[in-house]
Amino acid sequence: MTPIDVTREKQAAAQEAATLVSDGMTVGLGTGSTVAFLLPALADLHRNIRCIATSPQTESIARQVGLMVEPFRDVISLDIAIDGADQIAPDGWLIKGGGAAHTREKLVAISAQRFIVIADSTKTVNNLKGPVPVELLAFGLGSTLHRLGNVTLREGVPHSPDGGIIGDYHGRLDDPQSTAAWLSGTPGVVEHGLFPPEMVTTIIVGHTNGKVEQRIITNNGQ
Ligand SMILES: O=C[C@H](O)[C@H](O)[C@H](O)COP(=O)(O)O
Repeated sequence: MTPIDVTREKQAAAQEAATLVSDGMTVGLGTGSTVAFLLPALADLHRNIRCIATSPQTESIARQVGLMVEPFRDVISLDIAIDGADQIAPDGWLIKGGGAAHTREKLVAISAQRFIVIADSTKTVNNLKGPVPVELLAFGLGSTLHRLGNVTLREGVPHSPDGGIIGDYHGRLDDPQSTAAWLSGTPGVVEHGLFPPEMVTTIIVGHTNGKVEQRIITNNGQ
């Protein structure tokens, strides 16, 4: 069996996603190693797009390759957002936030007409497995951690660019909907890394032979 070439798979998915963008669009840029392949592909294909970046890392690379990045402040709606994922379940639930960017990523995804997920084949799983990344408010941190129970704080990337404390929730995940609702309803949780299928338009998975597999998850009301 051919060994998996994760780099080639990421590249293939990113390249395909870049072709879904048209000149004139406002494009949300996710974060991570898969998105790192998307940025030059977008810059090669499109001269006239406006971009919103979900992290300082993405913003810096995007500018280096010549993309026009603007702040996400007065923009109300994006035409498309493209981002990676840590795990992709068969029903379209995602875990994101391995790189601590999930709060901004979720805001960008929910604001986009179409949210495209790009990934290598190792990201597809039969069942989501924890932990779920969480961003927590520093104020009251001890109390929030006590109520959540099973959270470890990150050492590598302890803060989001917005000052939130990054951790990982190790609790139950057999019903992502109820875990997501519980985390969202817990005061002190700024955002968690569970993304529901309703948020996802299309998943593009790259394969080692350079081909991609596209799965439509929802038409986002279009
Ligand atoms: O916080 C990071 C993001 O959610 C990434 O999109 C996710 O971790 C996937 O990253 P990568 O493309 O590097 O696997």
